[in-house]
Amino acid sequence: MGWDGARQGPPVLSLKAGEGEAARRDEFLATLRQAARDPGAFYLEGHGIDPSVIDQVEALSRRFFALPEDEKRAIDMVNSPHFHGYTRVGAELTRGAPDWREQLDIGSERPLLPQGPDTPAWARLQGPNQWPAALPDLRAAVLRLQAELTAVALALLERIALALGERADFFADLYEGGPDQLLKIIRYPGRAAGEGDQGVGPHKDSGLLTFVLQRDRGGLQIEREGHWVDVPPRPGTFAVNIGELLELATNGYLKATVHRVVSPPADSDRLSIAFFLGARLGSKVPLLDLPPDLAALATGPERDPDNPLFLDVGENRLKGRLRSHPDVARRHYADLLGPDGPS
Ligand SMILES: O=C(O)CCC(=O)C(=O)O
Ligand SMILES: [Fe+2]
Repeated sequence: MGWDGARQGPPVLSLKAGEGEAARRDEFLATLRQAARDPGAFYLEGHGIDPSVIDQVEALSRRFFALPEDEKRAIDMVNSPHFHGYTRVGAELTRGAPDWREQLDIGSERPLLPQGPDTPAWARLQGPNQWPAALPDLRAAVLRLQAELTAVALALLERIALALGERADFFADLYEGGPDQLLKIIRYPGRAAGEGDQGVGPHKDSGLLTFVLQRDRGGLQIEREGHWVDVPPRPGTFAVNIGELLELATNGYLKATVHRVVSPPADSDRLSIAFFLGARLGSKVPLLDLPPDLAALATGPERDPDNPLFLDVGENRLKGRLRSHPDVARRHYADLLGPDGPS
């Protein structure tokens, strides 16, 4: 049976329900499998992250976006071959069209990887973050939230493996030694009617799982059967969606969720925190051996000539970043670009 919730929004799952006695756990796994396949998005509660950890990052995010433009531009993403740092409104593209949001991308805080003539280009993605000098508290607060979200997302990934008939540690090679992850704090400025409404255009996320923390203002929508379904804020939960690496690993049994954000009205804005669980750069996406009833529904990942998918995690990640941030691509990856920019 498919999902029939277009009116009330995506289902709500509690991570705690996956822990209890066997019958309850099996029921949770069945619900999780269903929600992850259709609609490919759900609210997650019972995750155990203290609201004060999120509140603190939210308050600091507000202060970050209120800084003078030159302080934000001092840590512009264009400085960073790792695609870490600040993106001003309109500088990011989704399917070639500018997104109306400003954001700070904070990746895994790791040292540079050694570079040599045979080093793959994706190795340049790893490296330190850029932090705003005027807000020294941001670093510890964000890194704490990032670490807690990583733990929750990995716990959920283990449940997804179980729900698909594999061992809980099926994906371990993708995260042992530290998965690749990214936390973005984002502000969507309001826009008047007629000004356009692309907060962020329709897209799939390139990783395994995405968690979106929304507060009071909605705007996030998922696509289902050609219609946009609202995913309004729901206190105490994250909105979870499925990324392209899970579409690949399940041979399309799960589909990466197409989603977008509609700009808020003029004289308002919307703040969100998005967390992307990716896989370790240098790993390869493993293919699940699905039980026959599920395998019959796995019709292959979607083939999109504008968005080819690669089993090689680093290559997949770099492709997405180059397309979204052409200014960073030109500055730091000119050696990879054809005459028309990233392909
Ligand atoms: O801000 C949101 O609600 C979602 C953001 C998003 O989809 C993204 O950054 O990939
Ligand atoms: Fe997204």
